[in-house]
Amino acid sequence: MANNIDDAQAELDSVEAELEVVELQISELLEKQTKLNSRKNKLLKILEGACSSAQPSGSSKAPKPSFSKQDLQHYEESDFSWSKEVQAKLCSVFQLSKFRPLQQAAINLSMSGKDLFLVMPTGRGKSLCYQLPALCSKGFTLVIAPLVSLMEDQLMYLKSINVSAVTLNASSTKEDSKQILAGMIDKNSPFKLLYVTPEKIAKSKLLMSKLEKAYNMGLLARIAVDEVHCCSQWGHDFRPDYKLLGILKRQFPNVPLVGLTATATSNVLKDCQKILCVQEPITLTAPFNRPNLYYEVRFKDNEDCTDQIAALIRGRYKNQSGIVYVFSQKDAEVVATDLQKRDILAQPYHANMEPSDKSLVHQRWSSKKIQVVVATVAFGMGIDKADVRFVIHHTISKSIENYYQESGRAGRDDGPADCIVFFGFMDIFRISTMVVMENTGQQKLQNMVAYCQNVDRCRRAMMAIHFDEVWNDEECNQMCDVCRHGNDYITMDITQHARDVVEIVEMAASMDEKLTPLKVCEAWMGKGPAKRRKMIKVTSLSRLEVESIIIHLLLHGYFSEDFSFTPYTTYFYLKLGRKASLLKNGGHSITMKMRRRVVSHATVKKVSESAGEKSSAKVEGKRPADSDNKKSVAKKDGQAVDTQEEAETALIDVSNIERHNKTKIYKNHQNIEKRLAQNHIESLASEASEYVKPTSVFEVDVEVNLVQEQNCACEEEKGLKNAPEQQSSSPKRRRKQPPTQNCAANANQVKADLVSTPSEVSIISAAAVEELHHLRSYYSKQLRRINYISQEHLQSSQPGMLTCMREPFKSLRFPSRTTIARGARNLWTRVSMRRKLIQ
Ligand SMILES: Nc1ncnc2c1ncn2[C@H]1C[C@H](O)[C@@H](COP(=O)(O)OP(=O)(O)OP(=O)(O)O)O1
Repeated sequence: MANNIDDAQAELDSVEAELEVVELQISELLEKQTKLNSRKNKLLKILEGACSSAQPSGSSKAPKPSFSKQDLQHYEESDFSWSKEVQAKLCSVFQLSKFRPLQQAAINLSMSGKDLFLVMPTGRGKSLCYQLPALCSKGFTLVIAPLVSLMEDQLMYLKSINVSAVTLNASSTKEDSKQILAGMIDKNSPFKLLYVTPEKIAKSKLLMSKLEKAYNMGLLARIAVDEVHCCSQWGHDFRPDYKLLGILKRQFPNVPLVGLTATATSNVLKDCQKILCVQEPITLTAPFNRPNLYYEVRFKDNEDCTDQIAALIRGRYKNQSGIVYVFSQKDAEVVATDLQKRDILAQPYHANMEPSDKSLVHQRWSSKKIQVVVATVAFGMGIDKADVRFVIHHTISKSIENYYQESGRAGRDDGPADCIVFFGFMDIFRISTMVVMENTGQQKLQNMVAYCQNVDRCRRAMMAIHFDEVWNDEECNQMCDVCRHGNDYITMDITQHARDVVEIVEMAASMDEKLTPLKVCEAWMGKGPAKRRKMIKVTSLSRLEVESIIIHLLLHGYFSEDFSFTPYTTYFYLKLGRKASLLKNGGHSITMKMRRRVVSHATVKKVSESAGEKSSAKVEGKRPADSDNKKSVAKKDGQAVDTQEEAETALIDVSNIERHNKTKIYKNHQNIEKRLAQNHIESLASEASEYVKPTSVFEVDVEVNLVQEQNCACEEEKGLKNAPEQQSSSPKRRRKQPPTQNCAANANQVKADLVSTPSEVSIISAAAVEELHHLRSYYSKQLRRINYISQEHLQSSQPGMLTCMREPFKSLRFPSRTTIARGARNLWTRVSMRRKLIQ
């Protein structure tokens, strides 16, 4: 009877293990499907692009291409009845000599009465596309804009060029409102542009009734909806009142509508089309690329970030205007003060300042009385200073759309300008908790983080993908750090590191403990409570490498976010992601692109000496997303480095990772050899005493480790032949891996050496490997719990499983009906059965 139960239990375990393998395979296939789908979409886009390189994309109803390349050419011409007047006013009123790309087509389309969505990078001149038609039409143009400050800026500008424009908003006086409402139905049109907020349209019945009258009199010439992406919840600045603007097209169907935005994906535009009740708008999309902007991402070291920014402002950007974007109002105050202390004319700008103070800062900056505005995102729409030479992000933006728009305030005069973002590990989680309530907040932030973490694609290409554009990296013209420092990348296998760090989070979870990303970093690097330290595999990677790997795992689903709310704050913890279980599969691997640099011999020597290396390192890489970080190098080297850009780079010692991998493999080999000497059930008891030593808690599966590590060793042997660690291998290890043989020959050698061990057949039976994996995972988890609970108890106990574990075992969760002795016996029976089966 007892045997039957044991057999049934053993079979159940086996079935469960097999099911787990199937699930892993399904996850892998799903992952592959996602990759293939994404590739397919890219290829389709390339093909579409080849068929029509023209920018316009017609109606959102895809099958009906309502606007062809020929149509675009037609509207680019200047032989319309209004063309002369348009050209004349362009010169005389706006004092511009020629149109920028797509401006003329947009104006002609609008003058022809077509509904239009105009997607044009920030600063490229969208406003002209409704202001100029307004001057050439009877009646007035209704402009809906999201911010009063933005309207006021526009009014100031229009006043300066003698264009009559007015605004109706909450702060308009009764007298002004009365005059404006009367003017709307005056045939002589005392103003050409009427700016209102969406709230005014939603709330003022009087305004709607006047619009109705004006429409009937033919005086409502067109409707311009500025920042049209605010209609859509998928846009980055959703404004609920924009949702109500559909009333305009429903009430005034014959009035052409132009929606303007700098950043809208096709999905956002489709949403806007629906919300605004526009039947078949023509969408003109100017290439998003701003060739004069140089994009760069630097790794942020909190301690000297402000120093670096100050150095740039006083050096590269001396006497030039710029913006430093920060995360919070407090940061704006602090960073501005810090810059002032370094003799930089900087002032803060944020939403919590008095309107008069804000205007003053804006004015002083526009007139070059101050050099830098240190601002939150409140300093945004309507900022139209042409000669901004740099936009530095002290903290990453919360989305690529935001970043594109904020950085796009640089170089509006088409002159060269820099957009630099400082990418900080902890900033990711600050922002993540800030956007936790937004539906798509996490996804958008992840895209931004991916943009920063990326080191193998042109930064413009990353943005282009985001905005549905097809982009050829070569067109970047080395105007981003990735393209400029190209060909310096190395693909690293970080699988074992991933396993180690995932195990930390898993172990914490098994003890009902949650870890913040910072705690995970610290734990992995051997900091934190002594109890925990003893139980984890401490990494020898640098802080930058650790952070990079954690970010990579988060972006790729091995970790995910776990928010916890208190009345005062939101905490971000790391938990295992949907792909974490894939790491249990021996065949699963994770690679990560890192930048490497072949540096001068002198630099190599410095770095390797300081790292305690006796051999000469071959390559030095740097943390992804890291560009010139002088201090990091200085820290690593323990000495100053010269100012050359190459030497400024914060280097990540790629060989360090390789070295770390190899050291681990070597250690595991020693463990395996130790295990092979044990061939009896008693060994389990002694093994249990080993488990109290934190380093050996994962060693239940003799066979699995052996197979994997032997294979790994082959790879190692092949790829890292000359590495110093190999020379220091123990004689035993050399015996197992004759240096002259290739991987297959090694496998045979392993077979010959270990012919009586189960490992050779484990190679053949993937299911067996998986089953043992499963066993290992279950028992090692339990053993870790034992280890944790019984720390103090064990110190005073004799080694030996039963003596030292009796007490702590009581609180453990074993499968039902399992006693301590049976648990141990089951484990060993299964391992022995496997051996027999194999032999
Ligand atoms: N054809 C042109 N030639 C030269 N300068 C132009 C032309 N058209 C517009 N500009 C200038 C005027 C402004 O100083 C600047 C930006 O114009 P503007 O209409 O404010 O941009 P925009 O509306 O696309 O930016 P934003 O998205 O920030 O609102 O470009």
